[in-house]
Amino acid sequence: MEFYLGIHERMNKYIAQRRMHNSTPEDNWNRGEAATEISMEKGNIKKKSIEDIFASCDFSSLGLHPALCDQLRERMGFEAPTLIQAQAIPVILSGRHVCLQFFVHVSSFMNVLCLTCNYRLVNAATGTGKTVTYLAPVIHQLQKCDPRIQRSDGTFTLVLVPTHELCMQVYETLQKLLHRFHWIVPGYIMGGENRLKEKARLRKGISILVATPGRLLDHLKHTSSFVHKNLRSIIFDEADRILELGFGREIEEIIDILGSKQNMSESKENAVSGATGVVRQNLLLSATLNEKVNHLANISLDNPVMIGLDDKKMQSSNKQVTSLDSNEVKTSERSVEVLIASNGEYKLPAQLNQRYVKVPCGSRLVVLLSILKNLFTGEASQKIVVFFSTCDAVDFHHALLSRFPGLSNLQSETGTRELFVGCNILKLHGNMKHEDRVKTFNAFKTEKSALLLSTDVSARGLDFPKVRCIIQYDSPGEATEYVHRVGRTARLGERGDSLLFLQPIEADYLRELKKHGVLLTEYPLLKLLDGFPLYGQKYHVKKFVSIEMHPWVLCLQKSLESFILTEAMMKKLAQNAFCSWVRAYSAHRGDLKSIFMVKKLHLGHVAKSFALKEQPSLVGRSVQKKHTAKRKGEQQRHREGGGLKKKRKT
Ligand SMILES: Nc1ncnc2c1ncn2[C@@H]1O[C@H](COP(=O)(O)OP(=O)(O)OP(=O)(O)O)[C@@H](O)[C@H]1O
Repeated sequence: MEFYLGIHERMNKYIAQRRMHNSTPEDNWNRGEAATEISMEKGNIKKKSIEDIFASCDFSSLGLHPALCDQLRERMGFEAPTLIQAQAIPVILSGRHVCLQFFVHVSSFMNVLCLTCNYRLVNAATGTGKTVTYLAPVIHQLQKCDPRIQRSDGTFTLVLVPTHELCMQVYETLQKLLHRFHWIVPGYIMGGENRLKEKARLRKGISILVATPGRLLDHLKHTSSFVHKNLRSIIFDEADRILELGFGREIEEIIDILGSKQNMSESKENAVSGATGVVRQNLLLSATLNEKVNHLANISLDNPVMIGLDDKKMQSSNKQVTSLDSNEVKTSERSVEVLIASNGEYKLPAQLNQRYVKVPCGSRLVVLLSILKNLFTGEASQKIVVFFSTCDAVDFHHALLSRFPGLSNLQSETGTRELFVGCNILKLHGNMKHEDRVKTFNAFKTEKSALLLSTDVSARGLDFPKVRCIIQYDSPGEATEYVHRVGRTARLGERGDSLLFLQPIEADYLRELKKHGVLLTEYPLLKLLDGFPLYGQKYHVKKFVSIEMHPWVLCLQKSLESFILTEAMMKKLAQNAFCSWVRAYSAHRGDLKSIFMVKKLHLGHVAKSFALKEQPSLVGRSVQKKHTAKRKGEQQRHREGGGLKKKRKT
């Protein structure tokens, strides 16, 4: 069956067909949206044709150096560029400043087509190869320099990313792309790494440097041997996320030190031979447009080509912001117009099967565990990501899933002390030690089967291969965040499922998603619960039984609560998680406040969802105090260490 062929096989087949029909490189601009829908044997899943992902030309027809094209094809297995690559690479090669907004809705996209810049533009969905889109042209330009660039020339290109994980990921792609260009040296610097080792690497020279903003600024200020006088381009990847995480001040200082778009003289004067006369080219990639991103674009880009948005609107909203370093992410009316005017729709992979499950608050934990058990029983080897709203929630659920043996009756049936959800369980969040984050990141990349529990630190840009299912246990907030999270599966034509947990009181969130063309079908929860054996038998529950009163739910809940009581450490984790969950719930912004209303929550039921029996107010008060003290202590330590303050931990 075609669906089960690997993406590269399907792509090669498609390209061969296109070649037989003698298609020209220009065809990819003109191809209609005629997606072939392939009916699936199982579940009638409709799959978007690879025509909507890949262009029908070669990388070489985009103007890239033959050795780079060979590298893309032979070492990386990329037979053809994706649509976004085919459309953006020639623009970037032209040397213009570029602002690339992804997930734009169709009507913005149509606006862009009307612009006078003569570029046909594309709406880039998640997982469509944006990293190669900006790295390949950069490498092409650097390999052209004659004489060759040398390490002593320092850094030519800077890629700024929001998180450690994205830093490592971009660096890995860079390493692969540079395989045939040994004289162009890739490198990375990021928070948590050894500063002295980084200094040594910078002293030797790094041609293309991937960095997180805080650590980059640190080296710009304190590493005198860091040569950046030849800098040609700055790339802001996931710019909106960088600013959301509170790096606005660092970005402004970085631009001040390195010179913005207007300040080209230094680059020109000091350019190495062969690079003379080359002006700065900055690129900005962002999923959303709020005032801060507009401002960043304004100070870092010069007459940019806008890919995926209407630049007139963007310029008009530029005027409203004076600083990137404000805690509040304001979205001006004009920016909103850019993003969601005309009931704009987000572009999601067509082969992504999106569902929601409506669960009463007190039964959430039981339902999560039941769904995970069902998924891993059905297919032992698979990768699943579950998103939570806070680091504490990740810690609690990770500890619980790593220890909870399940119902004692079930154990005696098998005679073994297995875990309730038997799989490799990993966790990732911003409060973990850097080394542990790196370990998890690499493990989840390479494992064939694993369950990753994570905050939104994994939501953006991370490319974990073969993730089968995304579960949003805590709701994402903005619809864009929903799109980012589900974007970790169904990448580049692969199959994928997503499941969104909602409480009945939050059902209006579906309407919010619908506004953006995101439609979900309901998950058959009762059917799943009825399927669980209890005391060795299958329950046939009458239809009118509610989720809360379902015998399986009652039994598993009781078992979970007893388990938490027996382990003091688990109880503490549950209490911390409860408190931070309520805080996160009350932090929803704007329109979402009317959907996720803290005052509508029954805190006793929230406590149940952390397997707690105690009165939530008592739990909340005692733990909240400790939390405040802990947070103050952390902030103090950051200040003393000269580290970054006010950064959001995700
Ligand atoms: N032309 C291509 N052919 C085949 N695979 C490709 C091609 N370009 C990129 N890829 C692969 O596609 C995957 C997704 O790429 P990448 O992570 O850059 O996507 P993205 O659009 O930045 O994702 P996100 O929207 O999540 O940030 C990666 O595994 C990458 O190696």
